[in-house]
Parts: sequence; C-alpha cells; structure tokens
Amino acid sequence: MALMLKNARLLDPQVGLDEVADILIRDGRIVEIGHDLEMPKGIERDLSGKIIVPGLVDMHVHLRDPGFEYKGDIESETKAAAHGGFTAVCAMPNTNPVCDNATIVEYVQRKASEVGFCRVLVSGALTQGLEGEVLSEMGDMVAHGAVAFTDDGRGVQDSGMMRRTMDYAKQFDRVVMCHCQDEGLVGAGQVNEGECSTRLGLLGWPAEGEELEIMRDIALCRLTGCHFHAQHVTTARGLELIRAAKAEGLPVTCEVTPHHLLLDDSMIGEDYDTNYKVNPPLRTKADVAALRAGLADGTVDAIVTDHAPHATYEKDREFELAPFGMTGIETSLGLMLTHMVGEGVIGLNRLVELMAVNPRTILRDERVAIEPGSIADLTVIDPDAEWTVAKDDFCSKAQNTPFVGWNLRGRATDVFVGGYATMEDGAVCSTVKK
Ligand SMILES: NC(=O)N[C@@H](CC(=O)O)C(=O)O
Ligand SMILES: [Zn+2]
Ligand SMILES: [Zn+2]
Repeated sequence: MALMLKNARLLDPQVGLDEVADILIRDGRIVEIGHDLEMPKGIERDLSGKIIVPGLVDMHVHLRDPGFEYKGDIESETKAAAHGGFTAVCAMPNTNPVCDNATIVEYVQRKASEVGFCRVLVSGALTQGLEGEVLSEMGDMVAHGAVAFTDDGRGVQDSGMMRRTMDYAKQFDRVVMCHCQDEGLVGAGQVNEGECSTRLGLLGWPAEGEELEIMRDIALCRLTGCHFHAQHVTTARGLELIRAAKAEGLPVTCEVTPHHLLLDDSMIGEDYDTNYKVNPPLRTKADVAALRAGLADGTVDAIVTDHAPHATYEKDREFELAPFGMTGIETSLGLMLTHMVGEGVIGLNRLVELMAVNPRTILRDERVAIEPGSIADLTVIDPDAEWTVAKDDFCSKAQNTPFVGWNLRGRATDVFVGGYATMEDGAVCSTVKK
C-alpha cells in the first residue's frame, strides 16, 4: 500500500532537513521525498501546517504488564503512548513476575505484537527479582530480543554486583541503565531532603542518595568499558558528574523527565497531593535550572516520561503510604513543546534528538530518519494546537499526574508506525500492523 503525506514541514536534524515537502511511503518505508510528488494509487493526506519528525521514542515507561494490569496493561498504555505521539517505548522490567528471564521478554513482545498501539522494546532486569543479589539471565534475554538492562525502581546496592552486570552486558553490547538510589541514605525518604522535607514533616530523600550512585557507576563504567545510562537524573551535581564523564570520553548517557524539568519541591503543598510523589523526588529550583541547561548544552541525551501508572485508590492515601510515580506519556510532548521549545530553552531540532534520535542510538535500535529507505515511523505535530490537560482525554488506565489543568500549545495529531496510522487527527485508530 502506498501512502503520501503532503505539504508538511519535514524536520530531521540527522539529515539536516527542515523544509515543506511531500513524503511517499510504500511497504512500510519511505521511498521518496520531494515537491509535488504524485502517485498512481494509494492514500493521500494533506498535512499543511503540521510538522513531521522521526517517530518519537519514550525509552522509560512502566506498562505494568504482567502482574499489575489493574494499574495499566500493554494495550492501554501503548494506546496512551500513541496518543502522546510515540511510535515506540521501552518497557521497564519491574513487573510481576519481574522481567528477568526470556519467558517474560517473550510474553511482553508477543502481547505487544497482538494488542500494541506502538512498538515495544523490552528491557530486562540486571538482577533476579530486582533484588540485587543474583545476576538475571541476561544472555538468554538478549537472545530473545531484550534491548537493555536495568533494575529500575531500585538501585543496585552492591558495587561488586553492579560491576558484574556491566562486565556481562558489555559482552552483548547492551547498555546498563541505572535507577541511582543508595538505600542506606534514602531509607523511607518521601520528598527532597531540605526545606521541603522540613516544611512538610516528611522523611527526606537526599540528593546525595542519587549522586553517590551516579559517581560509583561512572567509576564502574571506566573500569568495565560498559555503556552506562543514568535514568531520571534530578540533581545539578549528578548532572555535573555526567558532564565530566562525557568530557573524559566515557560511554555515559543520561535521561531526564518532563516533571523534573518543570516542577520543583516547593510545589508540593500542604494538601499533600500524592500526584507530586515521585521517585526520584522533585528537587529544588536550582536543580531544575541545571537540568534545563543540560538539555541545551548536550549533557542530557534523552527526555523520557518514566510513565508510572497507579490506580486512583492507591494514590488516594496518606502521602507516606501512596506509591511513587506519575503518568506522563500523554503530556510529555505538549509540555516540552510549550515550555522547553516555547520558552526558548531548546529548539525543535534538539527536541527531536532528545525524543527520537538519541533513544534509538542508546537502545541499539534501527535508525529512523526522514530519508528514502528508512522505516516510516513518523510523528505529526500540530505546533499551534491549544489544549488543556484533562483526565477524560487520557487513554491510559491511570490519571495520576499533577499536570491536569495545564494549558499547552502543540501536540501530536497523527502517528505512523511502519507506514500505517496508529493515530489520525488526534484519535488513536489502530494497533501496529504486522
Ligand atoms: N518513578 C517512580 O516513582 N516509580 C516507578 C519506578 C521508578 O521509575 O523508579 C514505578 O514503577 O512506579
Ligand atoms: Zn526509577
Ligand atoms: Zn521508572
């Protein structure tokens, strides 16, 4: 089947493309880019006023499937991903059972291929049960398609174990992604340690609890040569460590989330709204400013949502008892367009690097570019669409986000995966075609 996308502004920093032109797609791949293209038969879409970019990838999401389907499942959360403009996500392994062996990798892949509204890349656990004590079956998981490894949700406490995961992952040319959290320092910490924890009378989660593990993992990266990716970095000093490691030439990358770029710990009010409870916690205004600087200067490699759906009744509890995490996959692009691009922190080209290009490189996924021969995974953006974040609009099973009510400008309207629409005119319309 042929598909023609006409009159959109095509934007792709990988090939230095920024112009209004047409894209002709056949059999899932881009075959031609040019002006006034014609085709004998097929579907034609006029996308005047829109921007087409390489399909967005969210390399840090919790699909909750298997085991926590009451929070979200592969169908609902990939639908949310498509709605947010994404063509692919990387699923975290903190499911039940934990994704620490090839059987679970296969389960997630198979279910995604049956009911998924976007591509699903699967990450496996570093250690069995995320317990930090015994290596997971990494080799077997790689053989079955696992793209990366992480114990997300927990830090690996034992430095020797962390070193072994890196020695092992390096043999398979896979990235070790780390949720950096020293349990001895963090304990039952609820919010950033400092003024915020004092004001609210909650246990503190100190910046050092994150920074010490980033420091250690950079040292282990130097020792093993394994690619180390720091997940959801939140502190100025943590980011500075990564900046220095990169300058040294180490294979280190990192990601930040929209919520850590837009919210700080002063926003957690006396109503103890648990939608602001997230791990790592919201930090200070100075940390937010440092993360934004890191977006602009290239220190940050990826924007990820850490989409963490929870049931309403779980969040509807005392702050200490509610689970950590917020949803984000349906608000990420709009938030970033409005506040990072709109406020001049970064340009659109850089946004495409952070949300589409770099995640694929980190996960060793096939390059997707707006050029002939590339897979036709594309995101269509309406840069002028004004909208208000509303619970009723979400495709996710969950609604635990503090961004409800925010007024945004810009969103995805259409998404193509392998040349087929998964979202059309703002409505999710189809699972991924095989
Ligand atoms: N980020 C969170 O606050 N929660 C995540 C786990 C994680 O990413 O660490 C979750 O699984 O709910
Ligand atoms: Zn985490
Ligand atoms: Zn996570």
